[in-house]
Amino acid sequence: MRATIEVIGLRKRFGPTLALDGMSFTVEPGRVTAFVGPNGAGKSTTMRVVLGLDAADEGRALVGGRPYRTLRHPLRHVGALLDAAALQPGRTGRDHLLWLAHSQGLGAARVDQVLDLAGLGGGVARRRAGGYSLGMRQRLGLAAALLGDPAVLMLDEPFNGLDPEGIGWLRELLAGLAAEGRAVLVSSHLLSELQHVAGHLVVAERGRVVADTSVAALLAAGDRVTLEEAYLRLTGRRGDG
Ligand SMILES: Nc1ncnc2c1ncn2[C@@H]1O[C@H](COP(=O)(O)OP(=O)(O)OP(=O)(O)O)[C@@H](O)[C@H]1O
Repeated sequence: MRATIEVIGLRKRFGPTLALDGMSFTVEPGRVTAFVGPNGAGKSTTMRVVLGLDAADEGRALVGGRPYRTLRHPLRHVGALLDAAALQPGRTGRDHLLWLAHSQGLGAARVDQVLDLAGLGGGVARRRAGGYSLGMRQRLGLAAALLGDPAVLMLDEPFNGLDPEGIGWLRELLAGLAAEGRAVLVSSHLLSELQHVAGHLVVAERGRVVADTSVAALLAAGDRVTLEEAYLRLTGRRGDG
C-alpha cells in the first residue's frame, strides 16, 4: 500500500454550517504535512471523514488509495489521534491498548513496545486512565496510533497538554516516522512546534484549502522567517507592512 492520504473535493454540511467546501489535498509519504487553519476551518471534520467517522455529502477520502472502511485491519494502515479524551476512565491505559490490539489481531508484546515508545512504560500504563493528565492521555493516544505500525498517521493537535520535554520528544518522533517513509498529517495551532518538523504545509480556511506548499519554499519567499508569520500573511490575518 502506498502511504498517502487523498482528500478529494469534500463537502460537508452540518445544518446551516458548511464545514467542508471542496476540501482537497494529498498527504505524501516521507514527510510531515502540517494541516493548519483558523478555528472552524474544517480540519477535524476532514480527519473524521477520512476515518469514516463522518460521512461527506460529496467527494472522497482515500488512505493508500482505498476508502478507510474497506481496510480489514485499519489500525495497521492508518494510526489516528483525534480526541485524546475518548477513553474509558475505569480501564487502565494498558488494558485500553490491549483491547485495541486484540481488535486488530495484534499481541501484548506490541502493546508494551508502543507504551515504551510513548514514554508510558512502567507503572503509569497500569493505572486507571481516568486519573491521567492531558499529557498522559495524549501519549496514550499516540501509543494507540502507533500500535499497528501504520504507514499513515493522522494526528489532531498532538502537542496539546505535553510538557516541554514531551514536545521535544514528539517532534523527534514525528521526524523519525516521516524519515521511515510514512505519511504524517499533523493538525496544530502551534506553528512554532510545526516549523521544526513539517516539510509541507496545507492551510485550510472556511472548508477549503487556501495554500498547499513546501515549508522551505514558503520560508524562502521574501522575509517570512517563521512559519507563524508566513501563515498569518497567507490567511490575511496580518498585512505585509
Ligand atoms: N458535529 C457537528 N455538528 C455541527 N457543526 C459541526 C460539527 N462538527 C463540526 N461542526 C462545525 O463545522 C465547522 C468546522 O469544524 P472543525 O471542527 O472541522 O474545524 P477545525 O478546523 O478542526 O477547528 P479547530 O481549529 O477549532 O479545532 C465549524 O463551524 C464547526 O462548528
